[in-house]
Amino acid sequence: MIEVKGLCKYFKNVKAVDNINFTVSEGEIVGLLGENGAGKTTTLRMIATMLKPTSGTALINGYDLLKEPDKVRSNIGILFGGEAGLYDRLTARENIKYFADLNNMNENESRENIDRLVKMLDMEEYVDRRVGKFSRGMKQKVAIARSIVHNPKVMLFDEPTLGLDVTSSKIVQDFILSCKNENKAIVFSSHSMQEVEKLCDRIVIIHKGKIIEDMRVDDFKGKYGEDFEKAFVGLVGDK
Ligand SMILES: Nc1ncnc2c1ncn2[C@@H]1O[C@H](COP(=O)(O)OP(=O)(O)OP(=O)(O)O)[C@@H](O)[C@H]1O
Repeated sequence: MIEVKGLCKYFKNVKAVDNINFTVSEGEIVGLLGENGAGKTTTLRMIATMLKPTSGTALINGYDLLKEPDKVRSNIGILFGGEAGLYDRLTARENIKYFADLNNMNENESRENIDRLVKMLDMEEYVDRRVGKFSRGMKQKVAIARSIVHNPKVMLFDEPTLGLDVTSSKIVQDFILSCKNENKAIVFSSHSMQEVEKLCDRIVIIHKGKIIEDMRVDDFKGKYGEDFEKAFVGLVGDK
């Protein structure tokens, strides 16, 4: 599970993330919502050990990200939207294998996992081709496989469907739900309210670096009304 404790990140005089606290349990999808510049990506990058907090910390599956960053990294899978960050000159299989090796997986386990993921994501046809010429959707599938090959307990998604068509978005959404079924703790950030409403159990709304609401989606609708998007705009617009 994830336990965020007093995380702060200041960039000079910009308080990008300002003392936030939230938890994510196993088998739970928590949506991290906020307007542009609210602090979502900065939060996710700190949890992923890609960015050092100014203060505060988080526990990932019991490991403190400041004290045991390697353990944290082996316990998280990351899928961020936009450029997938794959090596164009390597094949899809080599890209996934490289990441498995970075996580010290043994050969048998990594081969089995890669074969299973290739089948699950329907990548048999192109898994041994270099990714340089792949479409956006094909690259995203490789990125999905890479994010989970090491069996992480925690998954972080930052706008994972950004720029994808309906079919590819559906593959990503189904993947997120399959992670929930495998009892992973999941943080999901998106600007699509439809997606958030469909996938999330709970939402954490962040505004100017601070959390202004943290509640179950059903309770949120009970408090602010059934029109999820309108409620969200009203809430962040008021502040
Ligand atoms: N490396 C950086 N240097 C300086 N300021 C930064 C840096 N990264 C982020 N910021 C600032 O921190 C604030 C939060 O940015 P962040 O990217 O976390 O927001 P976000 O909620 O993910 O926004 P978006 O929805 O647009 O992706 C913004 O004011 C941004 O300009």
